[in-house]
Amino acid sequence: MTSLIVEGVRLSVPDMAVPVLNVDHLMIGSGAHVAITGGSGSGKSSLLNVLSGLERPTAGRVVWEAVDIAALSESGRDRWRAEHVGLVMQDFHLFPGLSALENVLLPAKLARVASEALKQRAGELLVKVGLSRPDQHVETMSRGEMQRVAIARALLREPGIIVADEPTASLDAESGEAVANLLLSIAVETGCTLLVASHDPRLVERMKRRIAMRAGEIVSDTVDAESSA
Ligand SMILES: Nc1ncnc2c1ncn2[C@@H]1O[C@H](COP(=O)(O)OP(=O)(O)OP(=O)(O)O)[C@@H](O)[C@H]1O
Repeated sequence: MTSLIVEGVRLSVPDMAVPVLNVDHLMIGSGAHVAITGGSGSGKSSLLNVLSGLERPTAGRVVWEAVDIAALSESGRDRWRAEHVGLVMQDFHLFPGLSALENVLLPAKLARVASEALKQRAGELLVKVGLSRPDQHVETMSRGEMQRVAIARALLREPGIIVADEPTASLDAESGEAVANLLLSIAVETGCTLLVASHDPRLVERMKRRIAMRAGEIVSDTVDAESSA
């Protein structure tokens, strides 16, 4: 699985005098379950975007195993992310007009890797996340069901890293708990590294390591006893 070392990362954006992200050093062991917490605007999404290669930091190194993704081009980061990261975003990023199964398979189709085996896996993943109607169009689904489709899609290519940005934010308590259970059980089962930005105490409390952010900086980093995070 995949471990991470971050060194000297800054992310600056136009019209802001100070970087929106300023992380001198961070190490995350492979298979860790890490919550990123902090108030609105504290830099949680910016950190996840940099760690998943969606954004390139203005300075610094983001080394997953031997690969410094901050040194890769945008297309290089896209290729690396497709291979290693399953992304679960708050607003799901599903395509209306397509079924659950088609949504799960879409990134693989676009990457021209949608083999028969992957199509079968997509169907199996939908069952695993608790969805029994693979042909249901996503726009007819509840928000909890949509989030499950997004999770199945993130898992399709068996990523070593799952990155989830506020995965329970727009869900009711019951759906939120179901999504938290699902993410954690999959992370345990596959041994992947799980990084979750969240305000949701029910989810945060269940992660072995909790990193708190303020004004783009890490202000606390706590690990449960007997954890290797
Ligand atoms: N591309 C950008 N241009 C200008 N400002 C940005 C940009 N990206 C991030 N910021 C600013 O950086 C700060 C951190 O934003 P970020 O989205 O990382 O916070 P967050 O902790 O995820 O917030 P929330 O919980 O509200 O989603 C905010 O003040 C935001 O406005």
